[in-house]
Amino acid sequence: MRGLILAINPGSTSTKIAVFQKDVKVKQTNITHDATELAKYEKIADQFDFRKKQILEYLKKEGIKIEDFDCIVGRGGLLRPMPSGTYKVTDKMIEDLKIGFQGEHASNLGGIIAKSIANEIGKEAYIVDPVAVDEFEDIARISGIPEIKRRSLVHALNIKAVSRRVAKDLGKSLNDCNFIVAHLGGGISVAPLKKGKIVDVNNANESGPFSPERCGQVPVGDLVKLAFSGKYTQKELKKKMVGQAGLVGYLGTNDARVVEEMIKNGDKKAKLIFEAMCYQIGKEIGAASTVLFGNVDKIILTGGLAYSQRLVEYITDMVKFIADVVVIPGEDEMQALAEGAYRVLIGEEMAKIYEEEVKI
Ligand SMILES: Nc1ncnc2c1ncn2[C@@H]1O[C@H](COP(=O)(O)OP(=O)(O)OP(=O)(O)O)[C@@H](O)[C@H]1O
Ligand SMILES: CCCC(=O)O
Repeated sequence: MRGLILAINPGSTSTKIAVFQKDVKVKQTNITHDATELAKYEKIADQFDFRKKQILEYLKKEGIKIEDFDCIVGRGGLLRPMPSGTYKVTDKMIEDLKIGFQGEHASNLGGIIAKSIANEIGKEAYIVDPVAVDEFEDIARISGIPEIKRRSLVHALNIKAVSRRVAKDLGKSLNDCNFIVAHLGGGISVAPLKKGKIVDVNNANESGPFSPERCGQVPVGDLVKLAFSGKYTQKELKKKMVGQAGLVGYLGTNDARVVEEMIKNGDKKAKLIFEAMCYQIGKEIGAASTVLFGNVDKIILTGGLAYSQRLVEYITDMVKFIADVVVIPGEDEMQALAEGAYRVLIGEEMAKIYEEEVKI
C-alpha cells in the first residue's frame, strides 16, 4: 500500500482537492466555479458531472493516475444525524446525499464524487465527520416548542481535528478531554465537547452568535413579525438570515479584515458591531461551560476569524476565567479528511457503516 489519498471538498463556490501521501499533503488546488455556471443547476446533486469532470481534468494535467490512489475521501454532507468518525460511502448514504436528507449543502457532493471515482478503480470511498454529526445528549434536543427539535448541525470536521491536536499536545486521548471549541468562520459553531463528544452546539444557521453573514439567534417574536410582514418570501427570508445578516447586514461586508480597517479608520458603528459579534461569541462560550459544569480543559478558538488579534483578545478577556484559551486560526479540512481516511487505511480506526449507525 502506497498510502496515496485523494481528498475532495466541494464548497458553495469552489471545489478543493488535495493529494496526500499517507497523511502528508503533496498537492492542493482550489477549483473555483463561475456562479453563473453553478446557477444552471437546480439541485446541488445536479452539479455532479460538472465538478467531477474538473477534478479528473486537474489530476490528468498534474500527471496523476486515479488508479494510483488507495482510497478517495470526500467531505460528507447533510446526512441523517450520525456519530462522528470515518464512514465508508454506501448506497444508502449516496441516496441520502443525493436528496440532501437534512437539506441542500455543497458538501453533499463530496461523498458522491468520491464514490464514483473509487468505483472506477475498485477502491473504497470515505467521508469524515460531516456537518450532520450528532452526539447530542437528549436534554440538548428539547427546544421549548414540542413541534421543534434542536438539531446538531456543526462544523464537525474542523472541530474534531483541532480537538485531537490539542488533546495530543496535552498528552491525552480526545476521549479524556473536555473542550469548548468555537469554530469562527463564515458561520459560527460553539460546541462543548464532553469526553471528546460534541454534546451540544448552537447550530450556525439558526442560533448562537451572529457571524460574518448569518444572523444567529434573534428575538423570535420579531422574527415571526418579519416573516408575516409580506416583505419576504420564505426563501428570501432564509437567504437574508444566512447570507445577508451579521457583519454583511450591518456593515455590507463579510470580510472581518475590511471591518478591522474600518475600525482603524475611526468607524464607531463598525467597532460596535464587531465587538457585539465578539461579545456574543464569548457569551456562547460561557453557556457551553455550564454544559460541562465548569470542567473545561481548554477553550479552542479556530476558523478564519481566529486570525484576528482584536477578536481573540476581546473573547479571551471574557472567557479566560473559565479555562486557558488555545488559538488555532484557519481550518485545514483537507488535512482532516486525509487523516480520517488514513486512520482507516492503517487500521487505527474501523470505518463506520452508515446503515448501522443511523435511524433509517
Ligand atoms: N487574517 C485574518 N484576519 C481577520 N479575519 C480574517 C482573516 N482571515 C480570514 N478572516 C475572516 O474569517 C472569516 C471567514 O472564515 P473562514 O474562511 O474560516 O470561513 P469559511 O470557510 O468561508 O466558512 P465556514 O467556516 O463557515 O465553512 C471572514 O470574515 C474573513 O474575513
Ligand atoms: C451548520 C454548520 C455547517 C455550516 O455552516 O456549513
